[in-house]
Amino acid sequence: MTYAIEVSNLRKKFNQFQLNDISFSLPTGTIMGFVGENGAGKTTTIKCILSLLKKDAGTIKIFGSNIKDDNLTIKEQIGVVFDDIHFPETLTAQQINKFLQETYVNWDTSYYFDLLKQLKVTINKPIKELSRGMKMKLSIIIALAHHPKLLILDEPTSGLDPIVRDEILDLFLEFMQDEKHSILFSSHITSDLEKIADYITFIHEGEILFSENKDVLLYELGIWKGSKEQSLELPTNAKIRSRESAYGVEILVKRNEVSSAFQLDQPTIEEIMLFFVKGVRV
Ligand SMILES: Nc1ncnc2c1ncn2[C@@H]1O[C@H](COP(=O)(O)OP(=O)(O)OP(=O)(O)O)[C@@H](O)[C@H]1O
Repeated sequence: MTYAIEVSNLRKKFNQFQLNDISFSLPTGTIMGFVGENGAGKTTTIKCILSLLKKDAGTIKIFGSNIKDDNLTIKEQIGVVFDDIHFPETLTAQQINKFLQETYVNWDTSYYFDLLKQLKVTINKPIKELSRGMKMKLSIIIALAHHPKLLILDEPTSGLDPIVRDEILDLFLEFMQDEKHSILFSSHITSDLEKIADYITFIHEGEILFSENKDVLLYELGIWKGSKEQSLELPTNAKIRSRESAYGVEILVKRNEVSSAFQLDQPTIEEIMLFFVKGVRV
């Protein structure tokens, strides 16, 4: 298997916060959802991956090579989207084209204008007059128009309505038609990740709690609900995390360790996250 991104034992310390030995890998040809609460360390990790922040320790490889500030060949192959557009607000989409033509070797003007048309983004209004949805669409189109192999997206769908989010997710799926393409996608909107992600990496207080294939997570885990007394009948090695509920307890379990006599519900990514953050180890 080849990897678009390999992060090993990454550390970055601020006064009040640190990334603590972060490790995960994004296989080529897949989409990874990077989830965690506000302040968990998603943006800091992404900035370290992109060398926008200097790491304290660890290694980061992109397409198998260490990325350095001057490594333009690698940077040309990455499309980046942060949750806000980083262009002067007085520019129009049309003017941005002129500027980016000069910046990227592979900039594709006709693809850029095709995408703007496809997503109905106004080309002759200054950015400051565009809605949040339009600005995000423009950011994503800019990231795509130089034909990157890897997209790194920090909250690309936050604050957008379901229709715009759906259009954007479709665009990502279109990008993934090429099997050499990969996406790292940070989001709070776990339903978006459930739709498109192949892997889920969950960061909590600067530590990775799990980085796992989404189907393995969703189909190999189950939620058991019942009273505390009944829960004692569950095999100990099946139990992962437990939470008290209005009706007794809810326990996140490994399905293959539990007999079919126990009724289990299918968890969502959000429920799994809540078990890890709010639940206790059992
Ligand atoms: N330059 C900085 N100096 C000091 N602390 C910082 C700096 N950048 C981020 N932090 C702190 O690091 C922690 C993690 O922030 P980060 O932006 O990585 O989280 P996040 O998971 O992306 O959160 P959100 O979902 O809210 O965007 C926060 O407590 C933040 O205040």
